[in-house]
Amino acid sequence: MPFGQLIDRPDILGPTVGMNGVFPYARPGQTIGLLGGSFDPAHAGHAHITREALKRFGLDRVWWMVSPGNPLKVQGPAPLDQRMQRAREVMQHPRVEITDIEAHLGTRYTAETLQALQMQCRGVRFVWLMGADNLAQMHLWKDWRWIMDNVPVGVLARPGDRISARMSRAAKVYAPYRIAGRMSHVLAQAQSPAWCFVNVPMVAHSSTAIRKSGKWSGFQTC
Ligand SMILES: Nc1ncnc2c1ncn2[C@@H]1O[C@H](COP(=O)(O)OP(=O)(O)OP(=O)(O)O)[C@@H](O)[C@H]1O
Ligand SMILES: O=C(O)c1ccc[n+]([C@@H]2O[C@H](COP(=O)([O-])O)[C@@H](O)[C@H]2O)c1
Repeated sequence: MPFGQLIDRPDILGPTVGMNGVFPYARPGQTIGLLGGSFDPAHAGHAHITREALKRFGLDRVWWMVSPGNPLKVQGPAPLDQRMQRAREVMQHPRVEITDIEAHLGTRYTAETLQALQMQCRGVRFVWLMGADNLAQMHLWKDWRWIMDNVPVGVLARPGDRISARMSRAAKVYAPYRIAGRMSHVLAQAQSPAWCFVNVPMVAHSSTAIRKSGKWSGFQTC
């Protein structure tokens, strides 16, 4: 039975257990923010934007999607199980799930992941979440216009990246569809294309800095 038919059946899934442990539990009508990332390693900045996204975009839940590997990054990340474990330690919140959905779906590109989730979780409203640095690069992603055209996108301020994000190709092309920050709570219910940049208080942590400091033993080269 596909996941889309199961999400209505908490008697089968249980309140928090997803199908085969792949998907967390979700109900039609719920709004779920998806924070994709390498999380190599997860840090307080990820936890901070997740709490802000829950509040500012009025989301029911957020699923972290710990990526098998960013298709644009040449260097491979630390093993997925180590990054998952660290993510679980860093983010403990009753409305946030830590997932490795893409490893199970066999998808790497965000557009493919979102298409699969929309097909399999019918009735669930997904919002793609990202920091300002990712908006600045989004026009390099595979089928980035499909993402903008089909999934509401919530962008959160990040130190040093607010200007590049606002000047980015994606921001310019989709300028007519931008929702003002003060209206951020409507994003999840908005008809795509719709995106919103929120100027939340910023936390300067980054995985790169942690890796450089040598404090992440999961780090490997390939
Ligand atoms: N401090 C932060 N403030 C705002 N957004 C952040 C912050 N850290 C990470 N993000 C966002 O979280 C998502 C996942 O980030 P990622 O796992 O790549 O961490 P990172 O710190 O950006 O890693 P790296 O330094 O290796 O690029 C991305 O959308 C990124 O923009
Ligand atoms: O789909 C793409 O082409 C694409 C290119 C670069 C990054 N992404 C996604 O963007 C998210 C953030 O990636 P990262 O490595 O910066 O944490 C993560 O979910 C990646 O899979 C997606």
